[in-house]
Amino acid sequence: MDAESSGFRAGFACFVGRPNVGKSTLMNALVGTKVAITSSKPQTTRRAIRGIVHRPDAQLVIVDTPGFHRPRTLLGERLDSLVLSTLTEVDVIGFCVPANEPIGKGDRFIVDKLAAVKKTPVVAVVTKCDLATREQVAHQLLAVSALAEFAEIVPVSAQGGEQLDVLADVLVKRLPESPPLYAGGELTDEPEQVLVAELIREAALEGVRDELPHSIAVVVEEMNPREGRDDLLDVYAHMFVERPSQKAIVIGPGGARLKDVGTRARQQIEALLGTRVYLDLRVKIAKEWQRDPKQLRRLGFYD
Ligand SMILES: Nc1nc2c(ncn2[C@@H]2O[C@H](COP(=O)(O)OP(=O)(O)OP(=O)(O)O)[C@@H](O)[C@H]2O)c(=O)[nH]1
Repeated sequence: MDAESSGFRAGFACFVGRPNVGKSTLMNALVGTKVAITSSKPQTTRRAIRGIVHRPDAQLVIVDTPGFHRPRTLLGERLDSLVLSTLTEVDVIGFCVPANEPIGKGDRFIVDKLAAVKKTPVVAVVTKCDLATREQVAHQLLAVSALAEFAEIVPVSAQGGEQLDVLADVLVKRLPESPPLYAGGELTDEPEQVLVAELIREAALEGVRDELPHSIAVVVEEMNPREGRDDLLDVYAHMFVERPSQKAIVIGPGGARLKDVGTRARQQIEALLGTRVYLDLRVKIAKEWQRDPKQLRRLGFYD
């Protein structure tokens, strides 16, 4: 029996929603391993990272997109066009709204954008249900159903692991019948170098405030096994900030902060790659990189 006639389904889903509503956490919980970075800072996610859910009956490839927001900078505009092109290419969209916050302008802004992507079914996902009472969840489900016509509405808690199977079923139902798109066991097709850069950025975001999170970009310049050793990987990375004052903050007194970021990032990279890592992390200034097309390209944000 081939995959067509066996009813196997495979395809793409993506989650959209305001910054910080739990999209990356949800994807990680569905995939079951850490592939997209999460943090309590809004707009952590900048790249479309795929996680793959393997089931006996289906393969669900999840594209993690940056949150929609009103573009203020060139980076913002580029992110928004990335989101729109992603939405037209997937088989189903998960629109995320947290259970514990009222629906606001930001959510409506996204619903309006989704209306333009008519072909793709939209499933509403009420996230973070562990942070709300049953009444609040019930109220939110009603409020969401009044927002627009959704294919279905599913309440979940990524952190509590609740209703994740139900959500996966609902998403899989919308995938076309198709043989698997990726080999079994693969969890993500993001190049390792990008994942490593994201882990460093995650460590750097810990404890920084205000506009600084948006000014930090990380590029892994080189990643090679140490010569003559098969148990040690040398990673050379640059962390970019926009101004000298920011450089001083991320380095910290006597380099203490940077050292701490390096240690935490190294532990995460070692856990991801299963090898010991030597991390060489340098801070550089890329003046106003968020507004400069040349710098954006260099940092991996393409048109
Ligand atoms: N209690 C609880 N917290 C959650 C849950 N899901 C996400 N969070 C927290 O919410 C914050 C934001 O989660 P992310 O997954 O980074 O959110 P995001 O929507 O991907 O954010 P952006 O990348 O900024 O768009 C993090 O601090 C998460 O730990 C959940 O189910 N329960």
